[in-house]
Amino acid sequence: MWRRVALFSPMMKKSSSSRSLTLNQKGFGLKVGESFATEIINPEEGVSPPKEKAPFITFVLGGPGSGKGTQCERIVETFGLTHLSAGDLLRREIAFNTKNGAMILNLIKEGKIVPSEVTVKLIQKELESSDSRKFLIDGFPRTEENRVAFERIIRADPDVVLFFDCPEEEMVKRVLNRNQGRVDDNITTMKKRLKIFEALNRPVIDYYENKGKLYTINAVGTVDDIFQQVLPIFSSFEQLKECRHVNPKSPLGSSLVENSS
Ligand SMILES: Nc1ncnc2c1ncn2[C@@H]1O[C@H](COP(=O)(O)OP(=O)(O)OP(=O)(O)O)[C@@H](O)[C@H]1O
Ligand SMILES: Nc1ccn([C@H]2C[C@H](O)[C@@H](COP(=O)(O)O)O2)c(=O)n1
Ligand SMILES: [Mg+2]
Repeated sequence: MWRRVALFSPMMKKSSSSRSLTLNQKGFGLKVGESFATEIINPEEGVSPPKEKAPFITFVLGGPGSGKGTQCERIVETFGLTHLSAGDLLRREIAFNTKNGAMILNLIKEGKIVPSEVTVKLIQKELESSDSRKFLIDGFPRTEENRVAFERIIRADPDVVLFFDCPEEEMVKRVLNRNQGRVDDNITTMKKRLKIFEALNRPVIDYYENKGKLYTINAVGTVDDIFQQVLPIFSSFEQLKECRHVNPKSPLGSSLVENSS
């Protein structure tokens, strides 16, 4: 685990990456001169500080009911990423009746997309208040506008983009059987959500495919079958091997190093 240490001097050379500056210092609530590092560093001794690592970010995409939330739970259990569901953050605004709550409710009932500024600010708050260094951002970006707003406000790019590819009739079946009391789990809203997914989310999927960041997963089958496709994607990233939440039942089991610090 990364330890927070105070640097001896705030004169320490800043990383040239705006991504790591934004997220490590402002984003993670660090004061000037504070950073993530593995040891105490005295720049006056001429030792160059270790390069700051930006947090590991995964975007989780897929149509309504494709199983994003379900697979995120499995990923969290196995790899210890912090799960941020854009839909859950928006529903929390409705539940707490915040100034945007009524507007969000109306859009969600219609299967429409909430203005990016609102959603990205909610995600930003979560990123900034978390001590985690690895995030699963579920149901985001839903549109090109979402994607561009994230880049502008958070100044970060995802390391991995998962796309759960599921046929429409399967998604409809799952949503209508979900039984969680969601206002958008009805056939009328579902039809609108599917149209919006095709029109607005596809371009985002294509964008990450062209960037070589997209991992497409066949989202038909049992939850376990689908997770078997997800496992090797995350297993290949060094940053995720230091896992704090090892699930003893996980297929990776003890091959993940439990973090004791
Ligand atoms: N592989 C699967 N087979 C059958 N049912 C599944 C599978 N994965 C998830 N489900 C069920 O389908 C429903 C939708 O799954 P989930 O909530 O994970 O989808 P989602 O992609 O997060 O949807 P949304 O975008 O609407 O939030 C849930 O009731 C879930 O239990
Ligand atoms: N980036 C996002 C994510 C979600 N919403 C709205 C519109 C969705 O239909 C609804 C539910 O999201 P889900 O739980 O299915 O991920 O929330 C949005 O406007 N922008
Ligand atoms: Mg979901």
